[in-house]
Amino acid sequence: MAPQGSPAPLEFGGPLGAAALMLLLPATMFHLLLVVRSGPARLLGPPPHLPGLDALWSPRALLLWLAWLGLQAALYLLPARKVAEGQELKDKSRLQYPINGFQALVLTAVLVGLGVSVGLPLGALPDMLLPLAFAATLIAFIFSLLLYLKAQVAPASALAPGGNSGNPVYDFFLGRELNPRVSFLDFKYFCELRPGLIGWVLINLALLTQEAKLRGSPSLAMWLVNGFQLLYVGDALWYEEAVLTTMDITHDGFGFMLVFGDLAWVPFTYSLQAQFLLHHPQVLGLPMASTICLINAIGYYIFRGANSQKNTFRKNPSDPRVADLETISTATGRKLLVSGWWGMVRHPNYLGDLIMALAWSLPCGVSHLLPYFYLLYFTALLVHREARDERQCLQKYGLAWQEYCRRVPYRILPYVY
Ligand SMILES: NC(=O)C1=CN([C@@H]2O[C@H](COP(=O)(O)OP(=O)(O)OC[C@H]3O[C@@H](n4cnc5c(N)ncnc54)[C@H](OP(=O)(O)O)[C@@H]3O)[C@@H](O)[C@H]2O)C=CC1
Ligand SMILES: CC(C)=CCC[C@@H](C)[C@H]1CC=C2C3=C(CC[C@@]21C)[C@@]1(C)CC[C@H](O)C(C)(C)[C@@H]1CC3
Repeated sequence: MAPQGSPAPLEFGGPLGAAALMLLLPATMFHLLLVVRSGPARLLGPPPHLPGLDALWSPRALLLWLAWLGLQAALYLLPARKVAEGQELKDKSRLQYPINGFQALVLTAVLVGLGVSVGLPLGALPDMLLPLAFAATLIAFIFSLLLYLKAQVAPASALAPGGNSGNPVYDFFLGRELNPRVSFLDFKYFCELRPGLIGWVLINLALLTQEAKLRGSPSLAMWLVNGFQLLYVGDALWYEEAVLTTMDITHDGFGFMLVFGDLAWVPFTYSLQAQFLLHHPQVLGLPMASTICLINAIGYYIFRGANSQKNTFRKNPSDPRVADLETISTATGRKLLVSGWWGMVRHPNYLGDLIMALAWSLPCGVSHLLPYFYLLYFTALLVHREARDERQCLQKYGLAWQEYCRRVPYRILPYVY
């Protein structure tokens, strides 16, 4: 069943673009995993060798990944400190979501700590990254197919605005159903924040442990990368409720793009800097380390300040922390902020996120482009995401959005873009 009304415009280059991305994204991830451990570690060079199926396929890795998903699902289903309501849906209902992501992170840390104390070989994880990534990719394809089939029997009101073009390749990629769930387990919300994000910091920790084993102690660069990215993941889980207003949850269906992104791309490519440091140790002096910490702190300050300001305003515009900010009224009854962070550029949170991305790469030195892959990819992702969001806001707010763009002309970087 397709949603009623005019069909949504095709994104990501339509069915051809979707098919290309479905091949390109896993290929890029495996390329990165292979080159990062090679001597030259060239981002644009060929991988040292093409792995055979025996290097990729491992039943142990598949079982490990399924056990990880099972553990995170069990932690998700534990009693939560709060149950939050999502945005209003087409049928005027609101879904409920447990707020216990930070609790899941802490419990995972306790379980991993206990495991290590009884001999769990955490340092073996770096050698298993290739088969683990292969297992995650396989799971992503199968899971996306099940979600696609599930959407065939979903009511029209449960379908996403995009992802229902009638072209199976495009719809499989974008995702047909907006909030697929079984009982209280909301698959998209669960995958966006739990197995991939927590898996990312666990992989980082394993790389740090392995570096300590190889070289006597972890390097300062490895500590910085681990610390910065743990802060980022801890922040995402601490402010978990805020994800309910992102376009991934409110607009995009749950298809291969997000399933693969959440379960494979995030843990295996976002940990690239720590992987690089294990294979290519870097010496980092204290003055440089302090400068990098300052850059990360500035990025985090902007990212958190902008996100919290918007979330506070959306929850309660008369909250004293935002009540004095200047706003524009829109025909929908909602207002837009035109002062504070959101009066500087139209996406101050992206700016903060990009500054942090730079700080995560700098500990890896400047001899290689590879550790800057995240910064390059993330810039492209956010520029594209910003354009998608602008389109949606223009549709939602019309003239008021045009007025906002006139008053706040720059998108991400003041006076540049
Ligand atoms: N690490 C990663 O891989 C990724 C990180 N991110 C991060 O996720 C976070 C969320 O990003 P994202 O969901 O893209 O978008 P935003 O959090 O920027 O949300 C955009 C929405 O905010 C509202 N809005 C826009 N301008 C204003 C304004 N002036 N006043 C009030 N409300 C406004 C609009 O929704 P409405 O009016 O309906 O409320 C708009 O659709 C960001 O910090 C981003 O950096 C995102 C993608 C990937
Ligand atoms: C290239 C590719 C595979 C595309 C899929 C994109 C996804 C990897 C990202 C889309 C939006 C994301 C968000 C986060 C992680 C990456 C994905 C899933 C996020 C959970 C990271 C932590 C942040 O604090 C956040 C919660 C704001 C953020 C939400 C969006």
